[in-house]
Amino acid sequence: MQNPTPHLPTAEQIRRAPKVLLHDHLDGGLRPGTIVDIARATGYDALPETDPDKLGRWFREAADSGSLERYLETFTHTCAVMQTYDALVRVAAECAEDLAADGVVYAEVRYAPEQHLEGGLTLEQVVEAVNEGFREGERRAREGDNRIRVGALLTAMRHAARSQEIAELANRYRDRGVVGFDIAGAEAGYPPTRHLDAFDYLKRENNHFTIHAGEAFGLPSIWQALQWCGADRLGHGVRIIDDITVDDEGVHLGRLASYVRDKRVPLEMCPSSNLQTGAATSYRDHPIGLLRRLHFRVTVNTDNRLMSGTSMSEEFGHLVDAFGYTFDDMQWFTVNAMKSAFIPFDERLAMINEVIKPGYAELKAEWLFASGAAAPPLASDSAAERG
Ligand SMILES: O=c1[nH]cnc2c1ncn2[C@@H]1O[C@H](CO)[C@@H](O)[C@H]1O
Ligand SMILES: [Zn+2]
Repeated sequence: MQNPTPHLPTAEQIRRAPKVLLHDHLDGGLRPGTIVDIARATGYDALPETDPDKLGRWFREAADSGSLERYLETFTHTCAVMQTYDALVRVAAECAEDLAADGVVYAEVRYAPEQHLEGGLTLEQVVEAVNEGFREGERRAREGDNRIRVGALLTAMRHAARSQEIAELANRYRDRGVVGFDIAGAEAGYPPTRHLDAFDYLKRENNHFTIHAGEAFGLPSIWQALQWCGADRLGHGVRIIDDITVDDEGVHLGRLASYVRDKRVPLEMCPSSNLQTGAATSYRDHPIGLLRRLHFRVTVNTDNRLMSGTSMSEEFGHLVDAFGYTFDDMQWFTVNAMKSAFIPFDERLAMINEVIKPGYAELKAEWLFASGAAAPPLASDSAAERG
């Protein structure tokens, strides 16, 4: 008997599938109810809404502006409630818990320590609070029968001038909860080469970093991030599509796109976020479809769960709808992400072989045990004809 065409994963199966997340902002993923609670407790009175449901909607709508600069304005409110040790522990713990409940087994979550100093914390206290929160969230997840490991990425803001200091901080907390470094914030006008000293320093320390590039600005930003700064991964990188032409003669990759594919540079793609900032026009037209077909090292990510009202399962759901992705596609994206993580090779390999592959194997076999009406529809001809 032939193998039946693999059926499309259901929303519930997508949630249960093991997922790996490389690009998620801590200050872009708070629970609306937590923002309201902390604002009340700390006397922050500038929230646009105080009802959690309305506040969640406000974030999604305000971030849906078509411009990265306006999208980033919404972070004023989340950062405002992340200025005390306890608030950071709580937000980080809930982040790990929420990701685990969504079936994420490994996550690298980033934040900019320099944005959490207004209440008098030191950079070190900020890192320690977030680490404590992640460990607490991992523990709560285990109690709830979920498994997750979370590593932190320290972000420096590209318009500011603290990248060297933050790079040193990332290096100091290496092997103690922090797995790498990043730069974020408005891209146009703030090229990654402004922070060359920080990147050179991290390379000399044999440390890892990713750079937000090719989101609101195009190929020059990606080129600088890779060839001047030496980024291990690209945050977004969607604009690499500008170096690819598809016509009657086939697909042609320019030098930069070829380099990205040949060198297996991981692309941290965030479809919903791109629709909100105007970096892409629809899920169907999102470059991830073509880049996956061309076998770039593509990964799927959330960016900001609060601002996009999304989760890893939601992102995969959109891609299944738009491109008909199967469990095999989901596994491919997930293995890509795990291969590209900043933790040691042996740990990545164990995650792939002992957690990710067995998880997908089990999901792929579920149709075998589904009874009668519950059986997944075969995509083409009837089962009888397959004999
Ligand atoms: O998609 C993005 N592009 C660039 N910067 C971003 C994006 N999402 C969030 N941040 C910025 O990163 C900071 C640290 O987490 C956030 O405060 C926000 O300003
Ligand atoms: Zn981002």
